[in-house]
Order: sequence, then structure tokens, then C-alpha cells
Amino acid sequence: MKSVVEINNLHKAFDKQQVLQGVNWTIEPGKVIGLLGRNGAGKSTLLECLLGLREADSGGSSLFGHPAGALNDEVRANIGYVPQKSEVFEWLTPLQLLDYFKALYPRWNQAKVDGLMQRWGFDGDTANKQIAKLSGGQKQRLSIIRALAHDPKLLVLDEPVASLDPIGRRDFLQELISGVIERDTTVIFSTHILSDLERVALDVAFLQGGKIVLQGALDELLEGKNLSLEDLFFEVTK
Ligand SMILES: Nc1ncnc2c1ncn2[C@@H]1O[C@H](COP(=O)(O)OP(=O)(O)OP(=O)(O)O)[C@@H](O)[C@H]1O
Repeated sequence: MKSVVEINNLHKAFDKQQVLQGVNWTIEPGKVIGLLGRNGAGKSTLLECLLGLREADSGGSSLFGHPAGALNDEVRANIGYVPQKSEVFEWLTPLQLLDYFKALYPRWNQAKVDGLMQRWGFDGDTANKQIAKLSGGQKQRLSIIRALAHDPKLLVLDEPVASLDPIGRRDFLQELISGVIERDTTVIFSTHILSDLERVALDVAFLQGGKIVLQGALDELLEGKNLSLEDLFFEVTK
């Protein structure tokens, strides 16, 4: 089966700081992968390069067999992305934002959007409030709804739950488990919340020293070692 993501020898530096130093990473369809690494390890940079949103210095990424820097509309329509922080479109209201994106995508699951809007607190005034005036967690919820709305085949989430309260996190994980994983969507998400990751991710990948140093099925990585995921994190990233 064709890989959803294929990254070959990817390098990226900011000024003299080498952040990614030869990342090789292949992700097969239907995988749900948690991307782990210390603060500043380069997770956001890697996810941006992976999606073609940031140009690499050398090496490259391809998505569904197409170079990430030159994706056609059809491939683009199969990708959902939740950035760590997004400050674009802040002058719109949530309803206006979703209407705007609806017009851009050939496929749009309005029933899913309506359900999530209602369950995730956008059923009253909040839906018509300027996004700039929403809380950090409300903005993050909206960003997740936008990324799920077109039923993407590849979902990339950069610390999607960082601003969410415990109920918001539980709701998000439930949505991920029931709505996304069951449809065989490939999911890559970075997080520092290991307990959440253990609930949904079957695979983990560790970014350390500018490379993916360890990747595999979570249960296999922990099997027989008498280690928790936190222990493994310390061991791999120290
Ligand atoms: N636009 C930029 N200009 C200069 N340096 C940058 C830029 N973006 C990121 N960096 C640097 O690259 C390194 C990796 O940053 P990145 O945000 O990718 O890490 P991260 O693993 O996502 O961190 P965190 O877990 O804290 O979110 C950091 O040292 C950061 O300062």
C-alpha cells in the first residue's frame, strides 16, 4: 500500500541553528501516530515541512505520492491541519470562518460541523462573536472543527489539546476515536500529554537531535521492559 507520508533526509536550519538534521519518516495509511519530543526539538517545524508549509533546506516530503511543496487541489482537499497557534481570519466570526472554508473544499460534512458546533460550545452567541475575542481554548476548538469538516484522509495536529480544559480534551479525544480513527484516517499529532496519547495513539515517534530516533507500536515499544511511556520518553530524549 502507498505511504501517506514519505520524508527523506529532511534538513532545516534557522540561521545557524540546525533543527532538523536528516529526518526519515514513512507513515502508512490508517496509522495514528503521536509525535513526541522535548520543547524546541523541532516538532512544529517538522510538521510544517511535512505539509509543505515551510521550505526545507534539503531533502523532502511527499504526501499521497505528491511532493509536499507542489500539491494539487485534489490532494490538498484530503488534508486537515490544526496549527499550534493560528491568528489568521481573526476578524471573522466562527460561522463566517466555516462558511468561507466550506466554499473552498469540494467535500464538506455540514452535519459533522453542526454537531461539533453544538457540542463544543458554539451553539449560542459564541458562534457569532469575533474570533479575536474568543478564548485560547475556544479558538483551538474552532480550529479542530475546521480541520475535521472536510473529512480529511490525513489529519495533522500540532498540540491540539494544549489549550483545552479536561472536558474539552475528553471531547476531542472521543471525536478523534469515534469520528476519525474509525474511518481509517491517518493521524499525526504532537502532544506533551502522554496520558492522552496513550488513549488514542497506537504508534509513537520520537524526534530527538533533529531526527526520528525511535518509532513503533506503543505496546511493542513498552512490552517486556516494565517501562511507562513517561519512562521511555526520559530514556529516549535525555
Ligand atoms: N521562524 C523561526 N525562526 C527562528 N527559529 C525558529 C523559528 N521557528 C522555530 N525556530 C526554532 O527552532 C527550534 C524548534 O522549534 P519548534 O517550534 O519546531 O519546536 P517544538 O518541538 O515544536 O517545540 P514545543 O514543544 O515547545 O512546541 C526552536 O529552537 C525554535 O526556537
